[in-house]
Amino acid sequence: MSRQNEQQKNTSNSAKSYKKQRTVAGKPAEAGRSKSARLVALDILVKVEETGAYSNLQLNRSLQQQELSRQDAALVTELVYGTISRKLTLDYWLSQLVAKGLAKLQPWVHQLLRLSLYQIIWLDRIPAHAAVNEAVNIAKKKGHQGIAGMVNGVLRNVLRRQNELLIERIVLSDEAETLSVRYSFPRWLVERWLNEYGSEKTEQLLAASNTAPHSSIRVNTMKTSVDAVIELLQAEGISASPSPLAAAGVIVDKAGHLAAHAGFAAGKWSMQDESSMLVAEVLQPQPGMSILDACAAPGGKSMHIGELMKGKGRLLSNDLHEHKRKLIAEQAQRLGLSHIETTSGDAIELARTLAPGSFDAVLLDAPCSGFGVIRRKPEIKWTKSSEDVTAIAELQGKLLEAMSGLVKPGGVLLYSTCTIAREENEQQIASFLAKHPEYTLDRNWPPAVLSRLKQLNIIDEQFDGQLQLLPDDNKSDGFYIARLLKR
Ligand SMILES: C[S@@+](CC[C@H](N)C(=O)[O-])C[C@H]1O[C@@H](n2cnc3c(N)ncnc32)[C@H](O)[C@@H]1O
Repeated sequence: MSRQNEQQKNTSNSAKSYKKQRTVAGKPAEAGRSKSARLVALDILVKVEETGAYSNLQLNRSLQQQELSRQDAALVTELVYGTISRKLTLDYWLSQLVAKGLAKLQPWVHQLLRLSLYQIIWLDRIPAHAAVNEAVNIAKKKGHQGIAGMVNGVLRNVLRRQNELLIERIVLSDEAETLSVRYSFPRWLVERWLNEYGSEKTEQLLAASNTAPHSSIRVNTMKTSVDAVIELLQAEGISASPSPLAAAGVIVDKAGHLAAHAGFAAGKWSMQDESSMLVAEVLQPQPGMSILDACAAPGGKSMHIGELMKGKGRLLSNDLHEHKRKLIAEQAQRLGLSHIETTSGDAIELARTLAPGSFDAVLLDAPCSGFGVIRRKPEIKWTKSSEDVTAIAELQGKLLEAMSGLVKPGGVLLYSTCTIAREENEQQIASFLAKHPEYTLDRNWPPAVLSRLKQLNIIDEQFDGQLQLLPDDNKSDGFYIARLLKR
């Protein structure tokens, strides 16, 4: 049994499943080929840490510039997300191994050590000695002999002490501190989840948030069908299967960049997580309806709503930022949805300019803390604070208030977020309902959606019209949806 397997054999939900799911290419990486992948990953990590750039944006930019093979691109992605995600645990161990302390390291040397340690501990398809040799070569190239010697010394020490570097061995002053360092999450967030979800669920949430997300696409049913897209992708050797959660969803594996595929350009599909696809399904748009999507960019849910409206009726897609409005318009054009009208501005201001009761349905896919998508954007852990949650919840409350008047009697106000913070979800809706007796939570979701959710054991008979998907529910994003009906 490998050292990694020994480390993880007692923790079904921890690094072992993380490592397994992060094995992207399915083949052992060849040391020569992956060398440039490590350098690219290192540059991205340094930029993300120094400039606060979003990892997914920086990653996309670098991958486009570097023209890496599909396998190398997958390895870079894995190294960047894994290293950012695990940095607290990595630093906990490195601080015991770097004699002069981490604060004195040059930023790139610190990132190189994190990256290499991450590979040794969590990527067993890369032989540990290859990870050390690569790190020493990079250190020689980017620095000097002294730095290369130090990197070599630290990582050789890691190899000698591998059996001690087990997350189960991390036991600190209290439960929150232990979980924080084991799963590499800020203490305040662990405390919040312990309060909201209890010990067992918190540990599951922490472990799930450290796993790689699976990829899915949403089929544009105006142009093609789920079966046809699955057939098309399978013919190209891509593993594709229907989503168990969303009607238009297809789960893909080892697919490369499907937004660069001709089928994407032709408007046959869009990139979207399955949880997000539920929103439009639950909204139940019909051709000819009048619908407002108040916070619409980059436009995923607007496009899905537009597809379900079959391009007929009025769909007003608004976002705060003008540059984001253009993203929405581009997607509408690609998908052939000419009925989508785009605007930009604060939705609260927009509401003042629109006639009260003028929409059959309003979607408020609100800005949020994003704790449901940490595995896609791991730096969320490090950039958000408890105060941010309070501030964003306040904004959500104001947005809900502004949207409430725009819905016709008998119409629907659908509120959603990609977070699992109760303050932004159940508590937000409870306080809205307390102020708005004209609204009720609507349990009458489309039967097909309810039956899928029941089959996946996500809801039971207690379902009350609001859904909190957790990141460990279906390996999809953590997401909240409430369907509110106006009397
Ligand atoms: C969760 S994202 C929306 C994602 C989008 N619905 C989709 O499916 O692609 C929230 C969006 O709200 C926008 N936003 C933030 N504050 C806003 C405001 N006051 N008015 C309108 N949009 C706002 C942000 O620019 C961001 O694009």
